[in-house]
Amino acid sequence: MFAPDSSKNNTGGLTPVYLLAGFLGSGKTTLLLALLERLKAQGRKPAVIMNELGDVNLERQLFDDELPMSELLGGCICCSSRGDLSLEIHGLMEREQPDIILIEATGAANPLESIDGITEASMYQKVQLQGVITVVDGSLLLERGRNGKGKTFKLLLEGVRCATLLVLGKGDRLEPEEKVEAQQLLREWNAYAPIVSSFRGQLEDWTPFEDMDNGAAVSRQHETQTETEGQPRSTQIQSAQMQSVQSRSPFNMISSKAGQDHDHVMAVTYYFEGPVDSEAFEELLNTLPDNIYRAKGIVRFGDTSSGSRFLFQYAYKETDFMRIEPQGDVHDVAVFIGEHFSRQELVEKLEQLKGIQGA
Ligand SMILES: Nc1nc2c(ncn2[C@@H]2O[C@H](COP(=O)(O)OP(=O)(O)OP(=O)(O)O)[C@@H](O)[C@H]2O)c(=O)[nH]1
Repeated sequence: MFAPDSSKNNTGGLTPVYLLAGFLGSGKTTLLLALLERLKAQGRKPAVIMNELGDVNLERQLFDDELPMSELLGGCICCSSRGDLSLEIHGLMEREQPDIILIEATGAANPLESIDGITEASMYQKVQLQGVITVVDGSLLLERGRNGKGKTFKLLLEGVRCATLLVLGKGDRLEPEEKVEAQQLLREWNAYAPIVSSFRGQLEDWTPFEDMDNGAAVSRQHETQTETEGQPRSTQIQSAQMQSVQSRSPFNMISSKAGQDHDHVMAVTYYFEGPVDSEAFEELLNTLPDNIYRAKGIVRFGDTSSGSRFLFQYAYKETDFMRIEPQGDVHDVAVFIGEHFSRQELVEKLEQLKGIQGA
């Protein structure tokens, strides 16, 4: 998938672009970091575009300072910043001349619309959409997949349908039989894309990435579906993706309603005025309502050694804290993402942290 020299792969000297899709908190950034390590070891020059629903890219801290990165904040590629994606690609190509571009969409993005943005860029830059890697949280897939309805289900389904490679993440949270069930469901939804399991970004099998060194997955998936001669290849990919969604999907309206499927998802960004008490903060996370399924941010704890700051992650009731030393001027801030939750109630709870001992 990631050929050491793009001039030698079948992109014909065009810079390959990969879209990382997958529902909120599924493990896209974790995989992206692992992919970047791999590319670094191969001596490649990647650039990254990150799209976040919140107003800040909290995960910038996790990436190498030297990595060329551009950020689309405060909305989805597929709606509010839709037109911006192709501009960002254009800008990165002009400034950095990367030999590969990885785009992480927000977990609430419609992949078809992101694909649209990439193909638009390929009209005026030498870039080519080379793959859509969809990361799936196994537990969420089973929970929502069995249920078979709802907007989250539709977003999940759409992400899976568009994929040229499916990464079944968080395998550690699945029983062996559940893993088989999840793989079967993925296969039902997408008959073509290779499926690999991952644990915290480490793939059980990296072969699909090697197999795809020459763009094989994309061509393999599409050569049977599109015979459109004389069109830019990226346009073929896009139309094939659309066709594949429409022809295999019992939910044809998904593609026609592109951009509307995640209107229910909302994000609240909160800036802390000072340190908070670690236990009270953990308690707040542990008691978040079910409809807030994702949160992340940078906090400072008043009851731990002075000046310690933590990047916290919360996804579907699991919480992680990582001690960090932010570079530059970074606020203490948290972003909460979910569906139809009360902004006011959440902010009130956060405000209450101010008065708690230890903070
Ligand atoms: N148990 C478990 N947790 C994981 C795994 N991979 C990632 N996580 C955790 O899941 C949370 C979300 O991971 P991210 O990589 O930030 O997910 P994301 O898809 O980029 O999230 P958004 O950008 O908010 O959509 C973090 O706390 C990760 O540490 C895994 O294989 N197993």
